Amino acid sequence: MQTDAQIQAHLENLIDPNSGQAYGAVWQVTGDSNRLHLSLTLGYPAQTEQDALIARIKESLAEPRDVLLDIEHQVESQATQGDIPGLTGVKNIIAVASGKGGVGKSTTTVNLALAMAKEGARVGILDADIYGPSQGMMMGFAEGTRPQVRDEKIFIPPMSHGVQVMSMAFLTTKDTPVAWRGPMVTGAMMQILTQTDWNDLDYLFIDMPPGTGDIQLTLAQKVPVAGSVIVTTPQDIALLDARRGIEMFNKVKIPVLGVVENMSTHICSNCGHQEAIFGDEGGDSLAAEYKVDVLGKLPLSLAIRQHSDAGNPVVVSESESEAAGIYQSIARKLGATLASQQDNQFAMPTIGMSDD
Ligand SMILES: Nc1ncnc2c1ncn2[C@@H]1O[C@H](COP(=O)(O)OP(=O)(O)OP(=O)(O)O)[C@@H](O)[C@H]1O
Repeated sequence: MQTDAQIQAHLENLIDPNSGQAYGAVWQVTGDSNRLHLSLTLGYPAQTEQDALIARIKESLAEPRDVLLDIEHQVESQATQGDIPGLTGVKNIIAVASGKGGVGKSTTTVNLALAMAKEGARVGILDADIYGPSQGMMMGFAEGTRPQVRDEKIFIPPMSHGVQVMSMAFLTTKDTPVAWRGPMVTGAMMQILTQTDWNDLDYLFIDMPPGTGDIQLTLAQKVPVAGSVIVTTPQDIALLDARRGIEMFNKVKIPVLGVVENMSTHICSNCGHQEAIFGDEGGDSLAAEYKVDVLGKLPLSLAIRQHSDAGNPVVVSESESEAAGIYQSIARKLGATLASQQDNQFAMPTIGMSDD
């Protein structure tokens, strides 16, 4: 029978599918002849991977053993651009951006945040999409929801599905004129960000305003961001804008943790046939060009749209669905990529010339 030390060595060499690297010395092995008790401490949360990992371990052992597995995580705070001081109560801020409006950035932010919470992390969302704040609706808050206020200046973020949320929509009404000019937007956002009592978050997702203009650039310079995610659809026009997004983050030295390709394929609701209407290479070639990963690809799916519009995103309402599984996988990869940022590599194009 394999000794605990042999099993330990074997497990250290297993490849973590989320980082693509060997797990290394993160295992503790105890057990008797019938049952192995393993515990694994990762730098990112991965609760939903437990069953798959147990099956993989059992299959890879020399002799059949029963396996008990505890997956723990310890999320560390990563460096931010230009050493901007971090935010109290928040370990890591992740900016979710798109070069262009309407590609599904808000839908992706909500589902990713919920997926990260399901993996076991403490998560918040800040809706900075000032021109169309939609997080309140997507997270199922009743219209007219307002945060509680402490000491006349600190917001207590309302919670939904276990996630702390702040949105401009909580502070304005449908009738509030939104004639925001750049400095007002960034001023208001910085105020909401810093005057909210975020409670012990591993990750705060910021749903950035779409585009790569002055507002986005100022936010990217002022907010202490640990990493960013670019959401794009596979059409050339969206990819062109996504490139600008990556270049904006490069300019301010925020690592791009990966690209999410949304509305990648269309699945026929009658026959289930899957078709890449806009081609299936777009996100991959963008990622290759800038040496970033495609974290995952979401199909154009009625369920994704209907559930977010109804305030019950697919990750929580259909948690066993294929779409929810893709979001979970993206969340784990994102966490793993962020945790490995110590040896920071900025996303630089390997070919081509920038047009500005
Ligand atoms: N994978 C998907 N399948 C089907 N519908 C989707 C998908 N992703 C997003 N949608 C729908 O597309 C619309 C636009 O999505 P969303 O509001 O998330 O985009 P956005 O990029 O945040 O837009 P904006 O930047 O203009 O606020 C919504 O109605 C949303 O439900």
